[in-house]
Amino acid sequence: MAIVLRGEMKMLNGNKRVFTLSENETPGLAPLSFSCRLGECRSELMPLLSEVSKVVSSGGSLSQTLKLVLELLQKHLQVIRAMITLYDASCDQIFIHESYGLSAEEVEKGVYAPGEGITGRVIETRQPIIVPNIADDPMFLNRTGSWNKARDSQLSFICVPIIRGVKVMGTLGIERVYNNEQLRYLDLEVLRVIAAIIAQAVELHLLERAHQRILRTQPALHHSGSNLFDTGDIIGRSRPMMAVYRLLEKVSRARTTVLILGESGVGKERIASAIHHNSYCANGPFVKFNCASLPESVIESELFGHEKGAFTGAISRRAGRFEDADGGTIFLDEVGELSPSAQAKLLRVLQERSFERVGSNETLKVNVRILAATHRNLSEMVAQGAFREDLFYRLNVFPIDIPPLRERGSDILILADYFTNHFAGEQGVDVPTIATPALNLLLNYQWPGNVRELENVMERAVLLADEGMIHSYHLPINLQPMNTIVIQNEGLEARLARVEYDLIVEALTKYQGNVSRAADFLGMTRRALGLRLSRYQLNYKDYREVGLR
Ligand SMILES: Nc1ncnc2c1ncn2[C@@H]1O[C@H](COP(=O)(O)OP(=O)(O)OP(=O)(O)O)[C@@H](O)[C@H]1O
Repeated sequence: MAIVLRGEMKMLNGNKRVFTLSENETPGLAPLSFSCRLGECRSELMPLLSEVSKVVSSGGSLSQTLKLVLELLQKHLQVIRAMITLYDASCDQIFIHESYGLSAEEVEKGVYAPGEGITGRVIETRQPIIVPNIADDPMFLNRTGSWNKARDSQLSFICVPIIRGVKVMGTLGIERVYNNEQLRYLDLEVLRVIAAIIAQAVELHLLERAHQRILRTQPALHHSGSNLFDTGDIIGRSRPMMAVYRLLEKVSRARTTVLILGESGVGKERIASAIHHNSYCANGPFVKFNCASLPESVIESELFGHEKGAFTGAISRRAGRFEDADGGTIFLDEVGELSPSAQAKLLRVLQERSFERVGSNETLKVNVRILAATHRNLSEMVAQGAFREDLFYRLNVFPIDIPPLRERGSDILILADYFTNHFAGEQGVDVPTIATPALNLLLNYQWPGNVRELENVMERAVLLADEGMIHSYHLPINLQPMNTIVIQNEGLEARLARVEYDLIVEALTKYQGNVSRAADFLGMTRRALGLRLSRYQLNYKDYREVGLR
């Protein structure tokens, strides 16, 4: 049965307006159509929402923008206190970024971990929370110390997440006294709309801040943060890579065989080289051998050497890679490609550290550490009979999975900067800056070719960069969102159109869908830009609501 609630809404002119609402119109905490059903009240909220979106789209620093938004909340919703927190993934903490009604010391104290207190819970669950009376709520921590029992005993707290896609970036929260429950729900929805409006500005700010931080900390990136393992030239400090470094630290100084797993281009060879350089045999040789690079007939003689006359063309005795690696490390890349007979010989080396050269009965012993890598699923190959089970167990003593680039988050930016620096140095040009929309494309791409693909993309982008800037149109077409691929033919016209398209997308993104400002920026009339938008099937609204893609 629908329960009809009655409520009141304080109007801007100070009057109260009564409305009714059935309870089944406030399902859970996510009724985005709520205000639309509150016919009359909606019109009273429009000035607030339009002022907020004006403030957000007029540019300015994030702090200025958010401060104005909070002042608007005070003016229209009569909040006692309001705050916008941002989640900092690098230290897994939530900080108050801007506030209304809090002193500087109170703001300083407002630091939460995800899951902690109401704000932390909103970040963790990505769901809004209404606390009707904070005085009674055990979740309320009063971390800022701003709440005063005598003065604030009637205060409610409403906190909503600031979300972009699947990413939760912070929260927007208000404290005020409510005379009825419906107003609280209405304010919750207003806050959700405002959080959606400010989300894009917050995302841009976080992206730029992350990028600045990366640039500042670049020299420190070469270390894992541990004294025991020097990551050398492995770039990246994302959480999954830090977990890899911890494993490497454990295994590097042992003699254990390590099996390095991961998709093509994730950096398995770099990892192998870092293991060697951190091992006790770092002064010995590091011999790389790609098991997929040679025909099966010569693999055995390459690995184990051969005697003179062992086969046609064996004009002299030759040491194999295992002998070359004596006293050091041998890295067997693509080990899943070895033939059955090479697998049998390798098994023996692993068991006894001994083998014979092709065409010889003399048994040779070597002191070699074995590292192997593959992008194949070896246990599946064992199940299909394509790889020896006993060899698999010998190799799989200490497997390390290298995560694909798409799971390494901020490493994409770190590596992009690293390669930009590297190739600018190689090409003898000034290091170009990567424009924010281009950074966004890099972050949103899936990177099937992993770090190798990113390396190639950045080499090309450094070559193409204009006036010290890498723009999104300097990145390959496959990095652009699907709907941008409108050009079939790559003639001059098509290429010019692609550049034009990218410039328009960039301007719309920069000015959050404001066509007049984007047109100004591009030096064209609003009408001319409107025609281009229809030609490329672009909708400026997408850049208002969604912003960067
Ligand atoms: N963390 C990293 N920092 C800097 N460069 C990297 C990193 N990881 C990979 N690279 C670069 O990316 C390219 C591919 O790396 P690498 O050859 O080590 O990958 P892989 O996993 O062994 O690939 P495959 O399976 O195809 O052999 C190389 O040019 C390497 O220098």
